[in-house]
Amino acid sequence: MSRDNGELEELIKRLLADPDLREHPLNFALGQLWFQYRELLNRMERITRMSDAYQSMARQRELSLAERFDKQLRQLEKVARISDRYQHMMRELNIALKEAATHDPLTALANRRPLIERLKAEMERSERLGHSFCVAMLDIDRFKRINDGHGHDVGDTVLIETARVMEAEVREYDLCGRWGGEEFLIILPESTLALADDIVRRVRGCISQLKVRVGDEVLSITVSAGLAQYRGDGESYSELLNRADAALLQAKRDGRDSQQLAV
Ligand SMILES: Nc1nc2c(ncn2[C@@H]2O[C@H](COP(=O)(O)OP(=O)(O)OP(=O)(O)O)[C@@H](O)[C@H]2O)c(=O)[nH]1
Repeated sequence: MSRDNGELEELIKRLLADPDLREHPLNFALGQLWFQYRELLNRMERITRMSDAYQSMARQRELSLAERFDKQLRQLEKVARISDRYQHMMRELNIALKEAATHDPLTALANRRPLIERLKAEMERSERLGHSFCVAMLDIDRFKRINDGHGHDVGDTVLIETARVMEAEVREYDLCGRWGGEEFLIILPESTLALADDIVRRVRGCISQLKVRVGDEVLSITVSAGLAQYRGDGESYSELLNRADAALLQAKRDGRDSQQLAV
């Protein structure tokens, strides 16, 4: 309300309250006008209050919408983070499972499964392309003595070291794995028996150079090996391995630290 309005209102109130002017012909009209003016003023105040309340409600609603949106966004981000972590874990788990299914946990060499798969693939390739391939079965000599004399942990170290040398010495496309116990298998693709014989001799030579220290003692390791070339003509992989095994047995009988070719 402005200052002028305030003064005018005071004047009107005074005029309407003046007993001398009660009978004045304009008094009734002024009274009516004053009444309507007050009504209008009240209505405008109500409308202003409603408008203020509405605006405040709208502001409140906007705020709570923004808050809800923010909250949902934060939840979504959390879910996305959990899902990322979960996927990462699943990937790691998959790799670990695959590794466990295909590798020997002690030496980290291939286990029987990939060895057999590779054998079958090489047999199929050999039948198709006429390329020859060989297998070599290698066995650590007198390994039981190492275990019995120095303990299982030393035996494990010998297995690990032997595997490391073996893998380092074969060609890139050869596959070397742990067949079981102290027995290893090397698959030598694209190899005649004579070439495989040379490679295995070199591998055995390197293993015999290995020095495994146990306290003050240094252990020397030797291995015996039996080699067989794939015959084709429907020979199965187990027949091929049996021939290599028989040759290995012969090498052991011959005094160990040697290798024999299967017939
Ligand atoms: N430390 C250790 N020993 C193993 C493992 N697997 C098998 N062996 C042991 O390897 C030894 C194999 O002994 P044998 O089959 O008698 O052969 P060997 O003493 O090497 O004799 P030859 O093969 O005839 O020279 C056994 O004592 C098994 O317990 C292994 O993962 N770790």
